[in-house]
Amino acid sequence: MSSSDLAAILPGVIIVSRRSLRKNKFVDFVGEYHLDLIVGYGAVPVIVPRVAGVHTLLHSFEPIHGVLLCEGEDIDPSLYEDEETNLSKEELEEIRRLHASDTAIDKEKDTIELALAKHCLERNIPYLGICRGSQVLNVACGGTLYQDIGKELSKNFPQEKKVVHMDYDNYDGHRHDVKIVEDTPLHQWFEESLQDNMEIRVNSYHHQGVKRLAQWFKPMAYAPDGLVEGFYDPDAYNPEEGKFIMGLQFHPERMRKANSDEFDYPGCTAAYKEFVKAVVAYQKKLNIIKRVPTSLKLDKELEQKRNVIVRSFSLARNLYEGGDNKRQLKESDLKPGAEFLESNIALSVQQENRLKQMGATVRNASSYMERLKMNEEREKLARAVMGKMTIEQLSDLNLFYHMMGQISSDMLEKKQLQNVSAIML
Ligand SMILES: N[C@@H](CCC(=O)NCCCC(=O)O)C(=O)O
Repeated sequence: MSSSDLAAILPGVIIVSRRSLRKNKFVDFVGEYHLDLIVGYGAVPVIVPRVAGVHTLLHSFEPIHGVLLCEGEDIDPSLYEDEETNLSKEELEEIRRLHASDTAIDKEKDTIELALAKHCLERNIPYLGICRGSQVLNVACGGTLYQDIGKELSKNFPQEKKVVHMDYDNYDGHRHDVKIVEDTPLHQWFEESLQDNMEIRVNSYHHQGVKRLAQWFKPMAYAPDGLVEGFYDPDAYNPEEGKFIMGLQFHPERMRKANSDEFDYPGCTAAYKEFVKAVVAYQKKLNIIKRVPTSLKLDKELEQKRNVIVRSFSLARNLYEGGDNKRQLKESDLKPGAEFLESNIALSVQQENRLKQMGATVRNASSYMERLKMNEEREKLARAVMGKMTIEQLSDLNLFYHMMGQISSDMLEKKQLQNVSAIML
């Protein structure tokens, strides 16, 4: 097999770059350890540059088989805080002085990464968030962050109880304890290194962290000050089946012995290994689903029907765009398209708008417009009601729909796979 064949079959993992200043100009970068591990376990890292406007082009990176988000600046607090911060002006200034490179917010990166995280959650695409990537995941699901751990979480702790989460004087050498939660993937990965106290020592390069963990996540590890150091979605965890949604506040890819590439623990690479396993399985599922239409053989009668509907849509689109005016159109030419539309109920507002743009509503426009209006009114009503709900109520609702989305996409997948098996038999 040639290397170009291999490239065509390997799954793609999206990673967003970070902007940095080098010799008076901006450059984009991604830490090499992440890239090495992704390639090493059998996927291809696809770097999305954080240049202005890229968030509008994310569909061009499809098919996306996995998303790995890693380090970066602080997330814009307006994306998770709906109240004014309790921090004083002086405290905020001190935070900016202490953590200058983190506090320079990058709104473009925020937009790109939140869009990618939500995309993964909606489509069950494997997601691994390291450090900032875990913070992005929590915010995407309605969780919140400490704007500064030192000023908010550990402010009132006695000195000996404070955990150092950022040590600029011993940047890569610094470690602190974390307690691993039983029966979680982290427990499984680090099992052979764990003593009775269930602790390992992890690195730490952050001054923010999870404040309120989004409801559908389960914590996997805690620092001694109570900070959540790892979490995952237990309903979306099964690497063999392409399911993996996880955030780690520490950097297992970087936990290596001084001046060596040797990892601190054998479990350090497991997050990447299992993530890529899920990515590979996800790609397989996607390919099976994509193959269904091509393996479906339409009989002659169905094929004729399909052609009539396609022609009807094409005539309607032409009419709408003002082209092909010379020809006299008959209503019967447009009827099959309109009937097809009517029989396909429950279109979303966006889908309906799109079809409207295509001129597919030429016939029976009034009933169609009524439906469109009703959907718009429903959306308006839902927005008004939800606007009055508390954060907790919205989180509950979000959790409920996430669960329903998960169940329906599992069922859909099962049925599609059953269809494939039926066709192949
Ligand atoms: N700004 C956030 C996230 C910090 C982060 O991603 N750190 C990773 C390592 C950065 C590096 O070594 O360059 C926070 O401070 O919490």
